[in-house]
Amino acid sequence: MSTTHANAMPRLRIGTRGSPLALAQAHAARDALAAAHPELAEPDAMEIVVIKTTGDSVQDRPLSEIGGKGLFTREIDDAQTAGDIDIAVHSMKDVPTVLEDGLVLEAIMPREDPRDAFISTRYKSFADLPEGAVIGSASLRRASQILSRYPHLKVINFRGNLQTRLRKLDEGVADATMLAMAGLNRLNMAHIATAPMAVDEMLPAVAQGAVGITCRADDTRVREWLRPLDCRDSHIRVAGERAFLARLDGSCRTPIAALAEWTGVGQMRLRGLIVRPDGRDPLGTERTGPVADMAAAMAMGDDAAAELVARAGDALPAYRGEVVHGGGL
Ligand SMILES: NCc1[nH]cc(CCC(=O)O)c1CC(=O)O
Repeated sequence: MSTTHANAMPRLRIGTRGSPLALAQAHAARDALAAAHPELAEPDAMEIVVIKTTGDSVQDRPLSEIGGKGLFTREIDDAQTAGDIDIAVHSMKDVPTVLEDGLVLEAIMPREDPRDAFISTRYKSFADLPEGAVIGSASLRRASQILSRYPHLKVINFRGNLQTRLRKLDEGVADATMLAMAGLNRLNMAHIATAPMAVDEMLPAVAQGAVGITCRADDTRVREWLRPLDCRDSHIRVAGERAFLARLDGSCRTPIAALAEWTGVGQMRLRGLIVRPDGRDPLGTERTGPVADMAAAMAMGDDAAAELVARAGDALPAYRGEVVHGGGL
């Protein structure tokens, strides 16, 4: 091997956050690329580049307070646009519905379990928790759904990585918490889940459990490499859910949940929900019908969201967590 070759640039630089979950997902993408393309299977053909995002830097405040879109993606998008990395591997749950200019979502890998898990060392389920029990969660979506169903519980902000959260449970800071099953499965930590929560009890975040890969729109070579990694069935589901979110203009401040599932060949069911941050007046809806492609799924998601916008009427800002002045309150 010549020296020039030893020092050569990797053929593909993969950008990712540095959390254990993000790294596991980036490694899965790298392995899938190596399996699909012999030229990427050579040693040093690919490099993983860890990028710290705002969401990683700010650990002490609820995400909903920091606000803004792309908390976990912006710095990675910028590195991609600047050409410092070629592709980025993201939890689709963290990816805003509108991508940065010049970037495309080329592949969605096969989706993991989209459900949330109930986690407690002392209780079996939410129904078991006594009056005043404390739930640790940094997610407005999870908190609002819990308060809506179990108004006798208390929710406190709970951030930090998996280990930190488990330690807080051990120390009695909270009686229970929730985490995505997908993250636990990918980290081989499913055993810490007390039980997966039924979707009727806790509708997941849009695209929860899905991992997406973005690249520059004009990077035809890389787009070609990514194509075989795309799972069409997962991509169509995620497209439907993201259309629901886009119409409701979801941000981190908005408790929005949606899940699209295949109920048969070419048959989709999409459930969507908005809740006020305090858990009041949940508005849910459901669509079922034939879905042949991404456009049909998006139309379904958009239509479901339009119904909720109409039903919420003047109260929509309250669902977004905005303080509504006037009205005698
Ligand atoms: N915002 C953090 C985040 N982003 C994606 C996941 C889980 C994995 C997934 O949904 O694919 C998590 C952690 C969690 O919610 O428990």
